Amino acid sequence: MTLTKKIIKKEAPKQGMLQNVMQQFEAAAERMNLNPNIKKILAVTNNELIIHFPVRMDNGEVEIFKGYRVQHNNALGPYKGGLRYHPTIDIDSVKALAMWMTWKTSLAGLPYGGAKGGIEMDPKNYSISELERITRRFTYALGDNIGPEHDIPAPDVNTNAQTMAWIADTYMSTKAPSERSKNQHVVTGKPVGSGGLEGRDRATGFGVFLTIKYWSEYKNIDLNGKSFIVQGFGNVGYWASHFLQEVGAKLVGVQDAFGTIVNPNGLEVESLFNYTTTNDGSILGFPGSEVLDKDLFFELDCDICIPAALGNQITEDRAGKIKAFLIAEGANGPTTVEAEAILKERGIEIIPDILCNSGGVVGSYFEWLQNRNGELWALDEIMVRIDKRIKEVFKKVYETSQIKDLDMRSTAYIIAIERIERAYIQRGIFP
Ligand SMILES: NC(=O)C1=CN([C@@H]2O[C@H](COP(=O)(O)OP(=O)(O)OC[C@H]3O[C@@H](n4cnc5c(N)ncnc54)[C@H](OP(=O)(O)O)[C@@H]3O)[C@@H](O)[C@H]2O)C=CC1
Ligand SMILES: O=C(O)CCC(=O)C(=O)O
Repeated sequence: MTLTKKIIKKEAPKQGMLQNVMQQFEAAAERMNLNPNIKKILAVTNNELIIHFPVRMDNGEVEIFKGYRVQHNNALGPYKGGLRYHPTIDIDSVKALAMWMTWKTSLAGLPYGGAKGGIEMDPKNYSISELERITRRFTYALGDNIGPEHDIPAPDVNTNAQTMAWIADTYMSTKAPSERSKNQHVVTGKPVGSGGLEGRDRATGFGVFLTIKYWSEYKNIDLNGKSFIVQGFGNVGYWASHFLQEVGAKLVGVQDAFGTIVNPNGLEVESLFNYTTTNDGSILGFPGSEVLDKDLFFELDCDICIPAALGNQITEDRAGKIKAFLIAEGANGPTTVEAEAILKERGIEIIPDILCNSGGVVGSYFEWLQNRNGELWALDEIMVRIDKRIKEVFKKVYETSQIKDLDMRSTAYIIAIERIERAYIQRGIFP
């Protein structure tokens, strides 16, 4: 089979995420009557770092890479947020993603601010040893712009536990021997065995599932037998599908960077996952499935739609054709502001990204605590703790949205921003 992944990846939109998050922020600020001075602070990023760094490739040539780290706000604690390796990364998209992290950590009640970063590249074009050297050189170039009590990266698109292990190892090696082990929590999402948390791998997808479960409970909807589609079958998309299938929901369509497959009778999640591991990561050709034109993905007949890939996927033209009654945003920024207005009009509800995918950063917080306190937590205990936190935050957002007669995104923004506003005011900076 010929795999045409790169062509599709190049089509992934990269413009507009910053406008999107800014419009969401402006609308929330106006609605909550945000202190104008605090609004000025939150409308901009604290620090933006762009680094060009050289790496020797396997063939002996040197290639220059462009890396980013944007620190949006740290009023509530150290900067926190993932690292993305992707060809569509640019400064504006990283700024947007950093801003979303600030709202997400605040909403989840964590002692963190927001940041994001990454490298502009397609990791599929590099060998494992090249990826290791690229990651280590990037970490070295970042230097003390990251740190366990200052700015703590984590996995995002095309980065994983291995990437985090290389970062931790490189960062720790720059410290005096007696200080090294105190710096393990410079990143979260590490492999279990190198300071990683049992369950961090599934934490984001688990959180996506939990928010769908709690939403369904409020609506008296039984998830057993409900159909769902997932865009992106990576860390978030796979684990969300895994937990939904466990309660009897049926995966009927999947899209990854290679293309789209469907089966109205259901695609078995574990078999599909195992298939991708033997098929260059691609879902195409999965037995029993049919290939669908990628532009028709969001029009598929289903009850729940889970975007779990890149930003700006649910656009104005797609919003009018969506059949699902619920959109659960596993990805960051998958729905444009214009599309959201159409969905609202059509009565399609959205569990917003800063709530829906917050299980990941909640898991990261537990890993950070585990490292800081020299503890080792068991998987069962961790899953219960993530569930408890997501349940509390979901309840707060959902019930407040009912009282205020607002959608969940606007409500989540107001709760998140109010917490930051309160912190600034308590410090006496802004009367
Ligand atoms: N990892 C985490 O803990 C968290 C992630 N998120 C967000 O979730 C989303 C997914 O992240 P994650 O699962 O970690 O990333 P992964 O790299 O594990 O998976 C990304 C998935 O998206 C697919 N994809 C990439 N480009 C396209 C495209 N143009 N069309 C359709 N599918 C595409 C990839 O396909 P292929 O495999 O073929 O490349 C892959 O299946 C991102 O928006 C991320 O910011 C949010 C919170 C936490
Ligand atoms: O786990 C984390 O620190 C952040 C993960 C992330 O990048 C996100 O939630 O978007």
